[in-house]
Amino acid sequence: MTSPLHGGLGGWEGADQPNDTGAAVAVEKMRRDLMAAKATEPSAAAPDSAKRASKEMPKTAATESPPSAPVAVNGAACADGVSEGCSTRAVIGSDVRWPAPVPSTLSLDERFALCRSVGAECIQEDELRALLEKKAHPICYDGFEPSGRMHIAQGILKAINVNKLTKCGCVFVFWVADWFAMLNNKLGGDINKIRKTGEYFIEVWKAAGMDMTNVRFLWASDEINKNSNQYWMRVMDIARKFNITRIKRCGQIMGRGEGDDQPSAQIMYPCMQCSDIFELKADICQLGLDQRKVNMLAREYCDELKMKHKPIILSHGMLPGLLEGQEKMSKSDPDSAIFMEDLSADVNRKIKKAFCPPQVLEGNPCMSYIEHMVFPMYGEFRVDRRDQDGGPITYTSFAQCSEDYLSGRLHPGDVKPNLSRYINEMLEPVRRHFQDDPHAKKLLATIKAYKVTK
Ligand SMILES: N[C@@H](Cc1ccc(O)cc1)C(=O)O
Repeated sequence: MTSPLHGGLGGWEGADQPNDTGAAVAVEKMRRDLMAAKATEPSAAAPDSAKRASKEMPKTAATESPPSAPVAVNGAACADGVSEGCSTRAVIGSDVRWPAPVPSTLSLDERFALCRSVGAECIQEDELRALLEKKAHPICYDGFEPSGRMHIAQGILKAINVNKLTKCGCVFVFWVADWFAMLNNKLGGDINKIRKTGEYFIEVWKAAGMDMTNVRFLWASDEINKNSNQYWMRVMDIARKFNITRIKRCGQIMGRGEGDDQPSAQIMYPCMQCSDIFELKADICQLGLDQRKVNMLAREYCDELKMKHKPIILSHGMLPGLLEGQEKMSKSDPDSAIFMEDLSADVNRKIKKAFCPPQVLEGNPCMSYIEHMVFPMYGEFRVDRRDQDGGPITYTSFAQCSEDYLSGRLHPGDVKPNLSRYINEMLEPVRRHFQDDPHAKKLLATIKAYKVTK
């Protein structure tokens, strides 16, 4: 168990080690499949909110009548609404809205190693192995507040991780956290703008090269409204079981500091996010390290209730922002992040300006992107450079590449244009989608006009 939240490059201990383990073979095969995979239309039905959002929007989501989706049967037998095994909700993996999940072709060891490689931290590894042994289709989830544009940590890095997990047979739920964005006052708390942005997020993910077979998109407001009794029972129960200090300690999950002056939403939000985990029956919380406090809360809650199976926490590291000292990408500073539909001129300019101290890996965003995006996707980093600068070279492992960087044989001037080339290649399908598809194009124009609030 491990890494500090911002452990620099060394903190990502679950990251791919392409050359040594059985997992390397699986990672490599996954990478090739990923490259070959054409982003197909998702099998999921269009989310109710998305459909509604294109029509006229009701004043508040809470006043909408629950949609009559063919989901779970209500389990009236559960008096407190919170006991383990009491299910009033859809079992996402076998929800009738989607075709059955596709099983993995990998062995248990390969599945474990590939899943594990997603996390900079895993709580706990033995539970992960036992889960994979028991379940062909564990449910993983990550939640996103739709606000602003999507950066490459939410787009590319997420796609890499999702492809690994679905390759292991997992079902991955993208939780479009519209109500959470509203609670967190994003986009001025305007639910209509938030939903539009949610539609744009889904549009980006669909174009980002993800294998959609075991992927599901769910809107928080829709699912909560469908199972509102059980959901709010759980929220209240969580609120009863933890004191204010403990809940406030989760402030980071909203991107807020503990000392910040906060509306009371800072108490509601973590209780709700914790409830989501149970609502979704998530076996694996696959969110960023910045979300670990609430995931830990969910495990503590399981202890309180003496639940046998706790959600496993598989946290990915945070992709740093482009400028010095930025531990993660921020949307309010457009120069700290590369956005999914940035033009190549934007990418080149941002990378050119990026922090990239020679011979230093710690806190170096360029080297971090090479490690966490280029190697997992391409299995190599090809440096095209003039003969007088050392001539072209192709690294086939990050270890090799970082060694040369530390020694000064690989210079920031070599790293930057080549990194830009890779990122541009990764973004090209998304860029094209937003240029060529009229619906996507309009959506992007709409959300670009919104004023992003922090
Ligand atoms: N807190 C997450 C969003 C989120 C909301 C609800 C969840 O269940 C999960 C994640 C963020 O800040 O991005």
